[in-house]
Amino acid sequence: MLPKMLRFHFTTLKASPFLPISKAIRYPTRLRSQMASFSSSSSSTLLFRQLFEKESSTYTYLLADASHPQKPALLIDPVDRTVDRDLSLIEQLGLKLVYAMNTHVHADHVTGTGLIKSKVPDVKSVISKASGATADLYVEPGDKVYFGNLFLEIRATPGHTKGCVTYVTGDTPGQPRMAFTGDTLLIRGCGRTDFQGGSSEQLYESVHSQIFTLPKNTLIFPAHDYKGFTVSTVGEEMQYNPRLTKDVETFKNIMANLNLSYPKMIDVAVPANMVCGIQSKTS
Ligand SMILES: N[C@@H](CCC(=O)N[C@@H](CSS)C(=O)NCC(=O)O)C(=O)O
Ligand SMILES: [Fe+2]
Repeated sequence: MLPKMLRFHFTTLKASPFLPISKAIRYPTRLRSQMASFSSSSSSTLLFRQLFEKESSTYTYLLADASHPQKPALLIDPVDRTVDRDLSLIEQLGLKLVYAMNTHVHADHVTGTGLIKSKVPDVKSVISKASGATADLYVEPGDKVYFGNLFLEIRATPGHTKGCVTYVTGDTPGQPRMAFTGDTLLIRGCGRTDFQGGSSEQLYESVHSQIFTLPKNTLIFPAHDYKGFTVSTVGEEMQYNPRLTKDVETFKNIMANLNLSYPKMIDVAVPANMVCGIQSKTS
């Protein structure tokens, strides 16, 4: 039997009907009308899955509004090698994939967004404007990406790369929020800052101002885990993260002495991910 918290994540979450809109994602006109057809209802049910790609230790997240008639869904940080697995799960669950999103331009694997678009042409790729990468839609801090009646709020969390963002679920009474932190905040760690416009000072500021200010029960879902963890919370990382609990100068010193080797795929992955993955048609 899984612990209560994990059982909870792999079932469904009830969401609030109230969806405050400050600044919606910048949809082209055609997309805006498509989104409008996702009618609002009195409550929404979030379907959530955490998927794993073992060669790069990457987590891909599937989220959908399961109570919406069209069951609109999105993927965060899909990997090219596991696109077929993810698309077949989406089909089995009867979901309509709307967005394939990245938290940043990955250096260790090729994103699945290009392949997904080849296989499901209606899907729109999403990345931050600050990343400088090409995608169908660009997000900026404060934007909200809607899928059905649910949404993800965009927080800018540069430092691992200059365009890193964290996607945060809406505030639902009685439910913890979920933060998809990419490589900015890993469980008991954080992303390296030695390439792609990285800055340890900026990463420290991003985590402290944009993630550690979320409620302490906010669930942390990173893009990678190398130690066998699956989920953490803001409160847990504020207490036990061995890097980010330190003062900024100590943190910068830790980051300057990680001595990690460059990701094996960096020379292939970064150019491919700057155009949101391999765009060629496949069967
Ligand atoms: N060995 C792997 C790359 C491992 C690595 O550098 N991971 C990155 C995230 S992917 S850009 C990282 O930030 N790690 C931080 C850490 O403390 O491990 C490979 O060759 O692909
Ligand atoms: Fe990364």
